[in-house]
Amino acid sequence: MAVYTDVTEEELSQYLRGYAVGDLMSYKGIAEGSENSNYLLHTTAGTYILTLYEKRVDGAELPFFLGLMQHLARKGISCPLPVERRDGSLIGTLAGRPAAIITFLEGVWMRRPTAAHCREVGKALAGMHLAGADFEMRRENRLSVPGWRHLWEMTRPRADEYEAGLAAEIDGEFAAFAEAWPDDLPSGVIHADLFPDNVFFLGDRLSGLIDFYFACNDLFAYDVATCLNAWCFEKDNSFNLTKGRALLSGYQSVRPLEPAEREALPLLARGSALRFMLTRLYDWLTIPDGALVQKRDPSEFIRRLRFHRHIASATEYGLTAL
Ligand SMILES: Nc1ncnc2c1ncn2[C@@H]1O[C@H](COP(=O)(O)OP(=O)(O)OP(=O)(O)O)[C@@H](O)[C@H]1O
Ligand SMILES: N[C@@H](CCO)C(=O)O
Repeated sequence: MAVYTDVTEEELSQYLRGYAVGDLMSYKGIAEGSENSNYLLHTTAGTYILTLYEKRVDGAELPFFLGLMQHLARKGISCPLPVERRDGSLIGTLAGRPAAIITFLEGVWMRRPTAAHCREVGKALAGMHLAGADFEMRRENRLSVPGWRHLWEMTRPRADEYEAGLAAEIDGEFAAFAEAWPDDLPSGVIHADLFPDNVFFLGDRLSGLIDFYFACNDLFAYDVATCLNAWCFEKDNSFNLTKGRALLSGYQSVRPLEPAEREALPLLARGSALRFMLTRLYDWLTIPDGALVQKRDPSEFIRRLRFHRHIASATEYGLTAL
């Protein structure tokens, strides 16, 4: 459930006067998502998404996220276009929260993605990497190695409550990353959270990417690694080589990976698995049962981490020579 802040019709109608989006016809809260409050709006001008940013999003970072969506949409990437207010700004205040309106994208996310969907995601990810090249703002990835360490300091004392031996195992991961994590691979703006629930399809055709609230500047190949983790494992946590091959060949049909990126992929995939394991574990240990925030299962990513530890070459993910 993701409507943390209630908005009255009167407040909303008043707020919409700041935009050229016509008059309010109806609105309703959207249950999906976990970070912010989202509403579907119907106005006399069309359909929109209204987002009220909750406390897990730093208001100072909104110009980066909304500016990026505007930049990408203008470059032809299928993603929501933030609607400008009458004064030209993208961010307002509603019910005491920073708020924005973005265009509505048609489509549904795939609960059971196929290899064809994976190929489309690979292509779209590479397209986004290229389109972000001339975006002028920067945002550091706060969920890279130092951010993981910080999360780990907070979760380590209770990690063995989740699974016996986990604290020692993850200590070992950090020891491995300290030496080996690359910082000299091609980089730019990455999505950093391109999971199936953030990609819409109409049939097999990708209709849009959403949720840019983890976007940042980091290694392109790290974003590819995150997509392998998010799209190419089955419910039983086995890796699907056909999906991996499809995702990687889709990506490379738009932006070929350099030799050093290919070589780093197993380590990057292991790091990405650790990142999602840590945020999930943190939520698991800190969010009380029955709270509105949805808790996701950390164990899926502990298993992915173990899988990647034994990968010697990216060919095992289905990467082929061009
Ligand atoms: N532009 C859009 N067009 C259509 N639907 C959208 C759009 N943006 C968001 N939604 C809907 O709102 C839901 C939540 O959006 P989003 O994923 O951005 O929220 P969130 O709170 O940041 O969640 P999380 O980060 O946990 O995924 C989506 O699953 C989708 O149903
Ligand atoms: N995609 C993340 C949630 C944050 O958007 C996860 O699956 O853990």
